[in-house]
Amino acid sequence: MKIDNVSYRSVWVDADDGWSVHIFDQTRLPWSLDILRLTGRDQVAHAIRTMQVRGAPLIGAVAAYGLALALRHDSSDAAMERDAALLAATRPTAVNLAWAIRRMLTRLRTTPQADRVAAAYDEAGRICDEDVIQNEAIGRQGLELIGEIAARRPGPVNILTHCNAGWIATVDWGTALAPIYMAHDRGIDVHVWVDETRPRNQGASLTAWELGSHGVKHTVIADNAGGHLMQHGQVDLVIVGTDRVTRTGDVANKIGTYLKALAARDNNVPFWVALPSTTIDWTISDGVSEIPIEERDGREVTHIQGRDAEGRVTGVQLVPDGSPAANPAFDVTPARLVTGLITERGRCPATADGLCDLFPEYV
Ligand SMILES: CSC[C@H]1O[C@H](OP(=O)(O)O)[C@H](O)[C@@H]1O
Repeated sequence: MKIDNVSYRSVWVDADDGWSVHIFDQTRLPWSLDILRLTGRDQVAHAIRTMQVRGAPLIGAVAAYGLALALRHDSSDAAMERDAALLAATRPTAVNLAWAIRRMLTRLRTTPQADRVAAAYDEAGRICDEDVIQNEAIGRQGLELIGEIAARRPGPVNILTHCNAGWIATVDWGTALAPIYMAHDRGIDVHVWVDETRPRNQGASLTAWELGSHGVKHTVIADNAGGHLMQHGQVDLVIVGTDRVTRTGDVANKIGTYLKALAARDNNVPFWVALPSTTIDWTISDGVSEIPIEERDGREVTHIQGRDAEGRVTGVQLVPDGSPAANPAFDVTPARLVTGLITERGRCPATADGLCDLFPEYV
């Protein structure tokens, strides 16, 4: 995606040294565009844990490069297994992380030790290239959906999205936002309701930044406003991303997604989920009982970061001293509340048969 007319991916290998890895520090957006140079396993693990880098497909890709960086230090079997396990454990919900590490190990376990570093960079690069191709395809599949709505009547297609599933959450294009970018670029009048997405505010700080940078009309709203807008006919479509989809179509996504799906169902608003097939967990069927939900530090709820009148980025406390906070970072939307899934191979119902029709080789 372009920033000030310069094309970027969200992760890349340094062109000069050929081995260090660059990411954007997403905890600094939208106030500053800081590029972090990652040079080792622990720095990558820290970046994922603290959400300097986040988004299901992107943390998988960055963890893959994290293993390549670790192998530069020690490419022995024992070190490789240890470092892979450490990286895979940095965040539990997004299946892309475990998938990427598993894919790396599948290649590296049969690679001679002397060739492992080169093979790891090659495999991590393939993971990145495939993510870009898949997300662009998701964009085209979702574009049809938006076009169908646009053809029905004049005026903007009003789309609500939750959290950030844009290009900064993936290697490029994004998932939920990819169709929106493509619709905008093709002249379709789209407007996006951007859920702020408490407590980390990925919507307010990242989705709004992305859409504004691309010139897409959008309005930031409190998370609690979506149902009201749907009741008053101001939402034509909900598109969200996801961190893990079960083989039966249950969807884990940022906390609050389930509540949006309930409101959408109650108001007959189509609720679509955009995902690459790398986000499907074919080993589980019941999302509510089987998907691990990350519990993050309560400080993310009790405190918030923003820019003050003098332009300084600072944090403030929102709750009384001593008030405990709970912070589940994801929830699961049962497939029955999902209108359909937008994947790189097409759209399908959120059902086992729907996924099987698109991805028969996985079942
Ligand atoms: C394209 S995946 C985006 C997905 O990841 C986000 O989680 P987090 O910000 O905690 O990494 C959120 O659930 C998004 O829908």
